[in-house]
Amino acid sequence: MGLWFLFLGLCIGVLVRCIHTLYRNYVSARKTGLRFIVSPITPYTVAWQVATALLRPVLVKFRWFRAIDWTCAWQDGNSLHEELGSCFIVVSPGLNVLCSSDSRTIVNVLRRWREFVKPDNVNEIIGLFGQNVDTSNGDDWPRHRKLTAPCFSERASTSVWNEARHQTSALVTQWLSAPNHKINTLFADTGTLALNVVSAIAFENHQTTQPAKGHSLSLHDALTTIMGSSLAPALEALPHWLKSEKFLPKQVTHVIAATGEFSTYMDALISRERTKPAAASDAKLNLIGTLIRASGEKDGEMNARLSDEEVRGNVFNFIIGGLEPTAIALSYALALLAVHGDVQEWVLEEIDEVLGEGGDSYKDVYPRLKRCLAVMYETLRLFAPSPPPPRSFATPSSPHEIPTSSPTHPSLTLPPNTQIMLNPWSTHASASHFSSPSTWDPRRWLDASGNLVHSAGFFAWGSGPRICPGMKFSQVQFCAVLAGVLARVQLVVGPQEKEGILGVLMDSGAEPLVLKVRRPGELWVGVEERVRGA
Ligand code: HEM
Repeated sequence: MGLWFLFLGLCIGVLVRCIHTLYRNYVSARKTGLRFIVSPITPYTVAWQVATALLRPVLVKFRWFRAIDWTCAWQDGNSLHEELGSCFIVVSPGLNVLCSSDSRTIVNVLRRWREFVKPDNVNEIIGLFGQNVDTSNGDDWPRHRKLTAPCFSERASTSVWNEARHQTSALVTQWLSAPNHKINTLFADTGTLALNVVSAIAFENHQTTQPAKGHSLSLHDALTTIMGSSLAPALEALPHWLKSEKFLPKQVTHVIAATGEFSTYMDALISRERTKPAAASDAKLNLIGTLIRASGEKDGEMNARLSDEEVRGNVFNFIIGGLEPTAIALSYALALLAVHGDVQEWVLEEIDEVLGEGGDSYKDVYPRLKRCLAVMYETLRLFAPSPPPPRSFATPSSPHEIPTSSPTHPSLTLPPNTQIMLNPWSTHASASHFSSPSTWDPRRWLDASGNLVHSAGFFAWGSGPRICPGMKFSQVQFCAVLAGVLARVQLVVGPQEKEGILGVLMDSGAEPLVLKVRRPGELWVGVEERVRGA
């Protein structure tokens, strides 16, 4: 009986505390003058994750959930912001979240990287193998950014181009031998292609689909298992003895095994690179070698070394950063081109002209593939794979002032302990930045002279000092693959199948991290060999 009273007392205590902090957060949200909605659960906590896993079908009916949940935020486009304003607040017991689709606010917050930092309660998977450029903040961030910069040189872009062209040629040959010339493996195939490209660059290892000696999983399987599970960071924190327990469910032990396998692959590669002669020329260095070489250099002003763990963390980040978004963007683009035959012809005109002149080098061909790049921009506008960049205050206890584009609220004072969710999915779907925003039309990205136009409302690669360092990488890879595919095959879907394909594309979700279609196997596309000169 006594224990029950104690338990009841505890529950009442927690409830009273929750109501008190909720009220306090509500009062501070009201003072901003912004519209707000109230969430009974604190976002980005374990309670939020558990509730999402168990009660998703019920929770999606509530606006407070839809505002924070990435899948809902993508599905809603600009509609919630149209209703509540380009900035609004989700009030919860643990913290307030400012949701913003305001381009001025987004640019300003992303520029002030010392004040608005990446919170460690979101995207935990990115730091799974060690601190890296994406997860670091404060003085650590410039060190990581500087030491990883040589990985994104023009030499690296040339390697990406060559490897992507090579891999695409093999992929198209495989597609052309598919029964009835129809494939439903777009997402899987572009994923494997991107992994092969990134492994060739990162590890000089073209064979990623077979387990290496002493491994039970291939690098490909280890990575895709880790990337497909939101549990990986929590499982990594388990004590060692528990990880090997037989009673754990099979899916759990598989994720634990994949994490261990990936670490072992990385450690072997790092020690191989560390023992390579220092005289190895820069041209021969792979990504790990480049990182090790850069981090070994002396720097007068700051400690410029990356530890082995940080090298591992950065390599993992480059792989998931490099692999998934680029592959996903390609799959969406190829499916959309199959549906929009007229756009495919428009892009092909360019490819025929550029490749028809005989060259195939990065330097000669890539800069001229403007229409291919326009396809990438337009696909990322509507299907940007990266989730909304989150930010929190470096000094949580003080208020912060930020500008907005609203004539009635040109500047906002955010109360202490506010987290920020910048929502480019909403900006990308806003009629104030893009005419007919729901129409997929790559032509909008080129001006009359065929040059790429820039939009103040486009943030697929982020913005400011922490803008994606792999942007050029992904553009080069995207254009190399697109040109390689369309030069050899025509992507076709019958008139009756178009709605079905668009339905599959619109049934996408960002769980656990990046946006992708939920039913990739239903994406059937015809691949017909092009007859040259036809
Ligand atoms: C279509 C492809 C890609 C998209 C849409 C994309 C998107 C993004 C976005 C939106 C950010 C900013 C996140 C934030 O500010 O919180 C980012 C950062 C980052 N991306 Fe990418 N990315 C792509 C490709 C790549 C590639 C190919 C690599 C590496 C090989 C890469 C590595 C990184 C890294 C290291 C960061 C963190 C930068 C920092 O915090 O300083 N990304 N990316």
